[in-house]
Amino acid sequence: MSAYLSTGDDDPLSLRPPIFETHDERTARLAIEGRAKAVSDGIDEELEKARALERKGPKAIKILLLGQSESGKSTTLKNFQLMYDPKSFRAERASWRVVIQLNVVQSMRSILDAMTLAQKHEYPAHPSPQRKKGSWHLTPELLAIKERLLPLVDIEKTLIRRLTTAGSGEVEATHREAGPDHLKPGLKEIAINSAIPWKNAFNRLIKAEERTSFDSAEGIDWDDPEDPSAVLNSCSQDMIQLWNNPSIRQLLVKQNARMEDHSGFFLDSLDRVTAARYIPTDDDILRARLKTLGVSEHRFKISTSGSVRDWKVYDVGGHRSQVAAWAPFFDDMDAIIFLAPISCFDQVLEEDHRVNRLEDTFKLWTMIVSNQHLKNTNLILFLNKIDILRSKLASGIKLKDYVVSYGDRPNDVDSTTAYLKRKFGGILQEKSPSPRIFYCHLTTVIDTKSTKYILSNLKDTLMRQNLMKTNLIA
Ligand SMILES: Nc1nc2c(ncn2[C@@H]2O[C@H](COP(=O)(O)OP(=O)(O)OP(=O)(O)O)[C@@H](O)[C@H]2O)c(=O)[nH]1
Ligand SMILES: [Mg+2]
Repeated sequence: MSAYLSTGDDDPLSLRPPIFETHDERTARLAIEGRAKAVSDGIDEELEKARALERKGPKAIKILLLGQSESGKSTTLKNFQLMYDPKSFRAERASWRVVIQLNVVQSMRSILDAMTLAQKHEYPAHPSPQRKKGSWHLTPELLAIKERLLPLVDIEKTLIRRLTTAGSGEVEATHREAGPDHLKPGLKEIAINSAIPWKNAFNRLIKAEERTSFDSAEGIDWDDPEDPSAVLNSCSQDMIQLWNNPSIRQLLVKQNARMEDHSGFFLDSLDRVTAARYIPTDDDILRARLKTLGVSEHRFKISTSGSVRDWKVYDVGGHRSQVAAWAPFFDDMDAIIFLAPISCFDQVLEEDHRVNRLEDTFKLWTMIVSNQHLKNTNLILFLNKIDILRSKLASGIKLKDYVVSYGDRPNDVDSTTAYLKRKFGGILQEKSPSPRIFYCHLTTVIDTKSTKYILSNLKDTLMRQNLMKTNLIA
């Protein structure tokens, strides 16, 4: 910075000394200019010192979240936000309300599509004694409900439009299936570029004068004419009846559509989330599903034993098309949290139905642990979605049917997780360019309480390590 006005000829801003100037005037002018220059130089010096201090000072601790799509990266980030920036986490309720409404509508769409398939292919929706064994039909009552729920299709379009406008049109529509491949009814999954502050778009849902009370029910503009809550509310009883109908449940089982394992599952809370004045709870926000595109950086100020440090957490999109975008973020990370959603052992990738999701996770893990650029980075493995794993195993789905090497070991949570943990650990040991500690946790990241405990321990470990590193270097 230069506050001093130079008199050099080549400076277009230069001030020339007055032509007629007495000796005393000249002396006074030079004295003023001298003082101005001293002040200017002083400021320059201070700025340079501050810059140097910043360069030398403690660097932010950086965490990268990695894993395949739907592994729980963004949900882990939400836990960080809830712990270390709860105010802004809660300020986003109005935005998540829209996402949750879309999640509900899309789950219902899956059920309606399953019914359509049953109609087309005479899929079993209700055992009928009149028909030959194994042949079912949809009762007139169920068909009437289906008819009455047709407005949900329009609501879905409205919600998608609202979200895509908010995300500046950076939207990817992928297909999610509710049944077997050959009967696949396409469902659009919405992805928003996380670099775009899409949540701001929903601030118009919040009345300006109430911006300070984001956390209260009064924060949402209930009179918004575009808000689809009224339609959702009027469909509520039909949705509940459909979801709780035993024939429909059987139909979904028959079509291999375990709705409760789907991302953004709110069907067991329909009464609450379709209430006219519904406000998402913290848990709802953690359950809400919105696919990530791109990379976003989130900053936190985190303190441990009196000292405050800057943290940067990076959330990336895990869809296969996004994986190439991870590499530039490999340098300079203090830790990578790798999410392996092990409940997915019986599922295939949304983007490639020939690939088993657990196999894909092992491949990604191998790629990360063997990467030379990451050889000094702490790797923390989250074996995630343990709650879904538990209910799957309890329902009789067997790990050995998908992981042949599992053999005849017991099909319970303890044995399966111990086995998978050993497999991930073995890959680390074998493929890591240099020996390193295997940090591994069993997680259900929609459970804020247990996740908080794990993330606090992680914070302490990283702070301690970082301090030691800084002291060694100093
Ligand atoms: N039941 C259950 N659901 C989970 C768990 N972890 C994440 N989810 C849900 O799974 C869905 C996907 O999680 P995300 O955090 O969006 O996944 P992601 O890894 O960010 O996915 P991409 O953005 O596509 O890369 C969300 O609806 C979450 O609420 C878990 O441990 N248990
Ligand atoms: Mg995500």
